[in-house]
Amino acid sequence: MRMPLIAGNWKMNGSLELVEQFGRAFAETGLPTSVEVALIPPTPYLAAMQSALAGTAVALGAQTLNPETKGAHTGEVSAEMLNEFDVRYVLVGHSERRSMYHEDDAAVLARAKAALASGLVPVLCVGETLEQREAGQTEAVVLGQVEAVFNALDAEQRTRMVIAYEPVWAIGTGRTASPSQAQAVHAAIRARLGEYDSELAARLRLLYGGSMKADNAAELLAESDIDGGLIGGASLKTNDFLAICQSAG
Ligand SMILES: O=C[C@H](O)COP(=O)(O)O
Repeated sequence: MRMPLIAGNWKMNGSLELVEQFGRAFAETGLPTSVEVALIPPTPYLAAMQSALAGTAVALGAQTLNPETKGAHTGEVSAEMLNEFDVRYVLVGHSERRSMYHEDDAAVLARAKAALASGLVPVLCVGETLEQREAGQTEAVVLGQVEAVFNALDAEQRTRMVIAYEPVWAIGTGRTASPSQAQAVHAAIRARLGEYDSELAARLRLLYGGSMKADNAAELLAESDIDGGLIGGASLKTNDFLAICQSAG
């Protein structure tokens, strides 16, 4: 019922050469038809990535957007600009944006709404820090981040979201949540979604992110409430990323 989504977030990494490499790799390698794949390069590479992925089934994603439509916002990019490059997904609330660029829940909500208004699919990233986990606050923090956005959306808008659970302590650290740790949080998110609407809970895709790699993807993806991955470091190597895509099929 839920098609897995494997999304590769390059963060501030990559090059035009790497874009070309990925284009060639996806043109040569068939993807399982039961998996949806997206690549999320830095903004300057969107046009090149759009060309490189032409003719493949791989979707394009963006790492951030500004909630305004245009104007004096030096360095920012609008939803409509992303649409000009056939972007489908856009990350909102990534922990790096929350912690380094001070994007609070209100800023995340504004971005999600701007994305939805333009037909983009927001991938809402949520997750607890190590301190919060050790203090027993994981569920409260994660569900609070979900509610900060979902409470302000209408029923139709909620159906167009994707959620990515990314424990902050597992991002880029090589320390992955165990499948059961990740599953427990995913199940809690899905149960909360069920309070809005049971059909929504059954249909919404919940991705896991945080040191997901070729050698641990299959066991994470085998969990019943993990519907894909948001991959950072391992999305920068064609073989690793393709292996993760294959393991989701
Ligand atoms: O957006 C991706 C996540 O932050 C995970 O990054 P990572 O796979 O390098 O830990």
